[in-house]
Amino acid sequence: MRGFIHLDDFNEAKAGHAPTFQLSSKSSPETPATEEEKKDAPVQQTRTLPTVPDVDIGAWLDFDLKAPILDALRILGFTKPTPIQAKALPLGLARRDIIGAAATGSGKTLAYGIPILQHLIRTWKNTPKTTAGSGPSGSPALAGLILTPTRELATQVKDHMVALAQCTPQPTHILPIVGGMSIQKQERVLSRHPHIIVATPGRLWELMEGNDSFLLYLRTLSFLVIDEADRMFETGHFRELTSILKAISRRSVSDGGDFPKAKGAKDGEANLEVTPPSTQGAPKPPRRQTFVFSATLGKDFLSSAKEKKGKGSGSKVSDDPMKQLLRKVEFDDSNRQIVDVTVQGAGGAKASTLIERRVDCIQTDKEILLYYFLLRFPCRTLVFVNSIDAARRILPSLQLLQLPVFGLHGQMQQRARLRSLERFRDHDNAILIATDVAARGLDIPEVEHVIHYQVPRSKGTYVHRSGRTARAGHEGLSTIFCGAEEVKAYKALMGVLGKGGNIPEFPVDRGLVTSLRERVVLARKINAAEHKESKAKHEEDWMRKQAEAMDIILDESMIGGGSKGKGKKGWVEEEEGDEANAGKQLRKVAQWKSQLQALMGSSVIPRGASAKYPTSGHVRDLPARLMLEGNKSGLRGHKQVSIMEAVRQAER
Ligand SMILES: Nc1ncnc2c1ncn2[C@@H]1O[C@H](COP(=O)(O)OP(=O)(O)OP(=O)(O)O)[C@@H](O)[C@H]1O
Repeated sequence: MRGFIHLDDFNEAKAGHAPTFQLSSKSSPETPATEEEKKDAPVQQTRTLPTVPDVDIGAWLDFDLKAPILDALRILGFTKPTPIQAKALPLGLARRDIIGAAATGSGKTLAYGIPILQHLIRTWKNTPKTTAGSGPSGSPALAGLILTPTRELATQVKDHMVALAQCTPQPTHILPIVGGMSIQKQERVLSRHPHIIVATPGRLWELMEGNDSFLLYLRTLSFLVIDEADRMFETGHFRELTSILKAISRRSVSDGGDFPKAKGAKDGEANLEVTPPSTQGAPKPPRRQTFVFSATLGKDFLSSAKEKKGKGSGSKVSDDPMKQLLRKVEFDDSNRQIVDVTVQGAGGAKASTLIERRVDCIQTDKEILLYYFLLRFPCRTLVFVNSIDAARRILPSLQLLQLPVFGLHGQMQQRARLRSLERFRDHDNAILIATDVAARGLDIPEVEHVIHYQVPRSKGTYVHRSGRTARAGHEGLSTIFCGAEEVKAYKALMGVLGKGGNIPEFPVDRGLVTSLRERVVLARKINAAEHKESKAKHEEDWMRKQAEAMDIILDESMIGGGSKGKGKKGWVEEEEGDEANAGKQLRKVAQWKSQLQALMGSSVIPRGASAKYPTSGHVRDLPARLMLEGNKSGLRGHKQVSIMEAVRQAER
């Protein structure tokens, strides 16, 4: 038996109290049928509201926000709205459609999240039930659907919305729908109709296909948000996103057409799986508000969005993803609003607190340079690479160098991706080696340093990667490593960023970098040898499995190094030779490991200085740096200079 808290009860709650609401006997619309469903059902017997601190949030009062939202803002300590929030909220709350652009880390999530929650609270009591059944609180149609490009971002936006909704009198059910999680479980929870869904397009579309009741439910949607809109309309998400937009189109409710085809349906055939469900007798879908947000919507896009106000837009078909966006997103509001708080030109999509630096190097030295930064300036550092291969190569070397390093890329299992992110968040000086799957939207507190290990391929990528630091008014540094063969790409990037061709150089202590070379070279050698070994073993296992599956006997000469049986000598001798080689290799790796161990335990002496006469060196700051010992945290007994301080010192 489920019970629900009602607004009437809530109104008695006062800020500063921590009221516990008891079960109400008012509605119990759905009783979970099976044990499994009971487990998943978002039921709370009592709802204990958090204690609200006495924080002055006077600056929010003009928006006439509902008490639960104001309380959540107090708890979050958000004393005033950010500029994008200050500009977008009056419009969003007045039910306008918005195209919003603001720098990375400037609070766009709440700029669209607050109007959704305000609407939900306001309509909670009187929301008509959908024909498809009622939601978890016996009520509502779907208040909000938020679409994001990555699973991690969807999870984060969900958490952000949960924090905002922590004081609502009834539990607000916010469901992330992302790939890599059990689809059956998601289907089950969806059938209980959450209030807000935060989804990546791929998994959402998978769930929508052939599920009429879910489609009907989606069409009751009051707020549609497309976050990181420019990324969403790029290849990779485009197909699913377009299908979703068509399927939830309000126009197709009235004309019954323009529905995407079912998988395998031919032209002229009925769209069996995605035929619009009958809307006969269903209440007219609510007016829908649409929010399109990103840091990098671009000047051209924003001006064409301004010109072409109206439902949909322009009739000309264009390949430009952003123009497609304007055509495919239905704005109900004929007077949709453009809110642009970026300073256009001069890379205004970046936070004003972001400091940018560059380091020139030769390609083969990048790993040493990276080690130098991580050891010399331990802080939460996010290192972006251009490929999964690069992430896979660098990560084990840095682990061998005993740094607290984690990886994140698209070929990792979802659980491992989330675990990496968690550890990165939890550990003060953690390092995350990530592909651009982490470039958009991720809000990890206190990331001080973003390193572009390779020159990013586009302006958007540079801006969003850099935007993982310097968030919410904090300072942060973005350093781009520019290899000799990347100069052209770097210059092109500077051109589009409007930087007149340059970013200032970071003052690297080259002597120290040279002194770290030996460690890195050893780690790289160990890593390469171990990688080769595990690859060979993996291939061998794979061949054995295939042979087993096909019920054939494997010719052993085909595996285990491949050279067996091919030489002039007999196979026994060859096998012995292979074993001897393998043994030799193992001994070599063991030797490298103990060398590395010894190096890690000794001090690093900048090249050109003498350990015997520490003060005689011509390298400034030598005694301190002689204490730079290899250990887990990098610096021991060393008067540590933060990376931001190092930048400032260089400027003086
Ligand atoms: N009014 C506020 N006062 C203080 N901090 C805020 C406020 N609003 C949001 N924040 C915090 O600012 C950080 C950035 O917010 P958010 O993730 O919404 O930025 P964003 O503009 O969406 O960034 P990105 O473009 O990188 O996705 C978050 O940690 C959020 O909690």
